Amino acid sequence: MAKLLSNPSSRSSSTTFSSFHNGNLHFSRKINFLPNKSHFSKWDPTRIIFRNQFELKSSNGYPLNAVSLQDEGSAANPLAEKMNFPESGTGNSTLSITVVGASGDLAKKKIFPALFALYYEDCLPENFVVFGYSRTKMNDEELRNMISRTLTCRIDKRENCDDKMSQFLKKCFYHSGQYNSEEHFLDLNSKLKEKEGGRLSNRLFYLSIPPNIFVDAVRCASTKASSTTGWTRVIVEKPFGRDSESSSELTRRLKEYLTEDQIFRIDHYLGKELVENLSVLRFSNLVFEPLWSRNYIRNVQFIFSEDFGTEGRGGYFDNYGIIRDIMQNHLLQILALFAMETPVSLDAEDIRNEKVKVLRSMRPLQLEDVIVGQYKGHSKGSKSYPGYTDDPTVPTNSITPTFAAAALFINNARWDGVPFLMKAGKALHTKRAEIRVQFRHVPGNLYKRNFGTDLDKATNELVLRVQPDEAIYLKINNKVPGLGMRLDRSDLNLLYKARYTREIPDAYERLLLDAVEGERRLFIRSDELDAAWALFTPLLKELEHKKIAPELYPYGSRGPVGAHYLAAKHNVRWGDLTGEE
Ligand SMILES: NC(=O)C1=CN([C@@H]2O[C@H](COP(=O)(O)OP(=O)(O)OC[C@H]3O[C@@H](n4cnc5c(N)ncnc54)[C@H](OP(=O)(O)O)[C@@H]3O)[C@@H](O)[C@H]2O)C=CC1
Ligand SMILES: O=C1O[C@H](COP(=O)(O)O)[C@@H](O)[C@H](O)[C@H]1O
Repeated sequence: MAKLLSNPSSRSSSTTFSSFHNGNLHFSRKINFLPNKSHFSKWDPTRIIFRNQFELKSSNGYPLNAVSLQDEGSAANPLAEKMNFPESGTGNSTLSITVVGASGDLAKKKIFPALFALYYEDCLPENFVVFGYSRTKMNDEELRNMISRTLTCRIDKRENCDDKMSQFLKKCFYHSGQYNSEEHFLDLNSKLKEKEGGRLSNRLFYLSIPPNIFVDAVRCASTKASSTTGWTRVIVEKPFGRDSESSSELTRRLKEYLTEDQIFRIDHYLGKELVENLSVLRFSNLVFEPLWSRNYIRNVQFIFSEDFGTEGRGGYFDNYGIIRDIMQNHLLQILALFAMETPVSLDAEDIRNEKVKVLRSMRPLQLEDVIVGQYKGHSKGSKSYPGYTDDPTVPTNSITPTFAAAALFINNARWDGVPFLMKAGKALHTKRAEIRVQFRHVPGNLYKRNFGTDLDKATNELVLRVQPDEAIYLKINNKVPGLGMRLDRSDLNLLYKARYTREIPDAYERLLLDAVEGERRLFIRSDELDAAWALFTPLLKELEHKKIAPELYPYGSRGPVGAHYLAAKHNVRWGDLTGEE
């Protein structure tokens, strides 16, 4: 019987957060076993699948297994406890992953490639099947053709790439059906059973469909296609509602069919490498942790920009806008991780408890602390770029923001008075996501006169560049070499591509693997979601009620000037616009 596990012997040498995270998982050796190098994945030794030796247990000591959709949860599942089901593995168990909405953009772009990457890295168990489910009529071969167009092998490996792809594709199957048809899910169930070949089955459903059909799909999957022998989990994509009320309603409806433990609300920004590294940086470096408060930090900035518009997704976007699309989830999640108190441990519940405390300590956003913008058409040379409302799926009079900047505050002892600024926009001059921490001035700075009048420019700034070109750099002041005393600004720079040759896994890989392992740390708990909506709902309602017109900015520009005024009001200068980013 094969089980999932970490490599205990490698844990101490790894400095990644995932090593801590896996370090919290308890392992029970089934037999006396001396790890043999050939069992180790080359990708990440902390996330290896050892066959036949170990049983993975969750960080609270319970086996990560055995929740049927009809059951109350693993602890309440007598069958599960009696049988001591293995984690999805080899031997007598099978992992079945069904991508619901398989014909869609996200499935093609992210989910199937991530599943292949996990397979390529030996992170999936020996017995697994992938099913695509959607209304589009396709057969298995057509699905495989569709998937194969987006598969790539890691550029740092490429060993047996073609073989690996064809082996993976052989494990992929398709079933066409309606999302609200119990009968069609029953047919899926029969196909799943056939592929599972009588082995114990663990089933993961990934809902990659528009939110208005989430509940129908969950109802049908739960009543007709959940595992009767192993666990069943459901990954739910955002958006989780449009406001507090619709989000609570969605949670309530999902919980008619699923327990909270079975729901994996995904926020793919939590799976990004640099976001994972945030906690490592802070909690494992003495030079940072003591500085992490209002005593030393002047402001914190969370910046997201894309250099393309809503092309192709205008229909979805117009109903949500940038605040719901990026701020209320991705940026707020990073903020919560950044600002939380030290968790008791790295267990999912300990971390999520701390995150929710931060969210509850924040004051709901006020209209005067927010500015909104929308991109307009723009011509550059012979090239012209469309405005947001030029998109045929967007109403011509839409006032949906494609840009927003906001100042948020955390009313607790650590962060009292520190502005947390967020800025997110589409169709801007660059694509990037970063966290900027601007430190206070050095009191009684001996070198004050060497800095000129702009003292802000002389303060330290720590930047975590989430993408592109992942990096962590710290701006410091140093002396220019020579006989004089001229000061300079330099970067202590950890540029990932210079430091590591290994390709950085996509966020969806990490999150899919976590869902398979039953690790919930990077997924959103329902109380976190409630707290996040409570912060944004009053503002969103006011914007809509007062029909606040967005400030127009040209496609490809740096966004509305209002963002500068907002920052200036809080004595902040955006770190990405100083000319020395
Ligand atoms: N695309 C992205 O980059 C991101 C997407 N998401 C979220 O992931 C989910 C999937 O996104 P994405 O793949 O872009 O979505 P799509 O619009 O591509 O929809 C996925 C599939 O759902 C089916 N579908 C679409 N509209 C309807 C409808 N009105 N009624 C019934 N079925 C429909 C279609 O399959 P068929 O017709 O074959 O049944 C489609 O292929 C959404 O919740 C989205 O918000 C989140 C982050 C990023
Ligand atoms: O969730 C979303 O994220 C993407 C950006 O994700 P990234 O990983 O490419 O940075 C964004 O384009 C989309 O609008 C939003 O729904």
